[in-house]
Amino acid sequence: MSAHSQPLWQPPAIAPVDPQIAAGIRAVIDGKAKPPGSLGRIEDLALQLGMIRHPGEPRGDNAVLLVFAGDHGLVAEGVSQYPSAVTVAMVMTYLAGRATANAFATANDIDVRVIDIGVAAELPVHPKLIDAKVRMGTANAAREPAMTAEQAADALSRGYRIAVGEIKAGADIIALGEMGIGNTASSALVVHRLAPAPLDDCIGVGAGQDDAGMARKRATITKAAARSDATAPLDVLAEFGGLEIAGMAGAILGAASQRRPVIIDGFISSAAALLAIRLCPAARDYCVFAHRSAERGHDIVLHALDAKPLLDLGLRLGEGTGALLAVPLVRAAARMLTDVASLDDVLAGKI
Ligand SMILES: Cc1cc2ncn([C@H]3O[C@H](COP(=O)(O)O)[C@@H](O)[C@H]3O)c2cc1C
Ligand SMILES: O=C(O)c1cccnc1
Repeated sequence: MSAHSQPLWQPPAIAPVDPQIAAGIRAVIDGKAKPPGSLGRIEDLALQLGMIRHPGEPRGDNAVLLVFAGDHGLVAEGVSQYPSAVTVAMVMTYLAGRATANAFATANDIDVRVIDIGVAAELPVHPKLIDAKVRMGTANAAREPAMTAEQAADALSRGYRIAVGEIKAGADIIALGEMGIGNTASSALVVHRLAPAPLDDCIGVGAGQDDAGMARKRATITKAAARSDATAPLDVLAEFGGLEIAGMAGAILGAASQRRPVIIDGFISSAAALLAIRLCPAARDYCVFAHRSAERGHDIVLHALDAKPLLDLGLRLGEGTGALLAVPLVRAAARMLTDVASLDDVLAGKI
């Protein structure tokens, strides 16, 4: 970079939560009309939400799922059991309201937005589709960088702006999801470099790979890793992708910048959280980890981020399905903090 050029991407100003307020909020939770500690991890969640919104109060009525969709050039090497055409087919299914993400969102009264950040096909104009396309899928990262540094910065900024826009329009909770055939391969590379962790430990079956497919996936990912020794977060993103991982990372930073909780889904969303937190460590305070995915490698990310997920249901779908299932817990924790009487008031007959 020359002395006069601007960096491609400036980390946004994100304030960590104030550790000084923790004891006060914990005392409020302990003083509620219940034995201290009797709500277990919901109390920890309420503390996190209270700290995020301080000096305001946590709210959970308006939750929005952002599903970032993008394609992966690595799919040409056979890393997935499925072709890239499934990405666009699933995007159309979200728009029709017929995917699992829609069912879980409807069951829990959560809005869904679908974002084309890099699907390798032209998509029709649709009222529920946000067009944020950076490029038509990534390049094949086994042979060349998945995207340019400018495109990586652009995808991050787009995700950031979308989350900020949703919060300015009234969202209290951002939940994250993704659709992108091949994205467990990119996520494995991102986690390998940013956790960091041995490459092989980060590779799992994704949407379902047989033994031959796993051998292909491992060989391809190993070839991609050998092509670049990048370890800086933005370089890792540009080298290995993907666009939806960048969009989710940007959205995490957007939610954190507005002091709103952001619910992280499974392996791929967690790879995005790892990226966001390596870019802006204070973003960690705003992340709620929804569930422990069955995908190999997820535990590595959770451990690297010192995260204890709320649920452990053996899910390995993505789309934000685990994040959607965690929204009622986040809402309940917020309500507990704002609505439950103190034991003192109960015993004094004030209720
Ligand atoms: C029909 C279908 C729906 C999905 N919804 C999410 N994924 C999940 O699988 C993909 C990642 O797995 P891999 O890296 O092995 O391709 C992502 O799109 C993820 O969201 C799906 C996968 C399929 C096949
Ligand atoms: O944990 C996930 O998000 C996941 C795992 C496998 C396939 N798709 C998504």
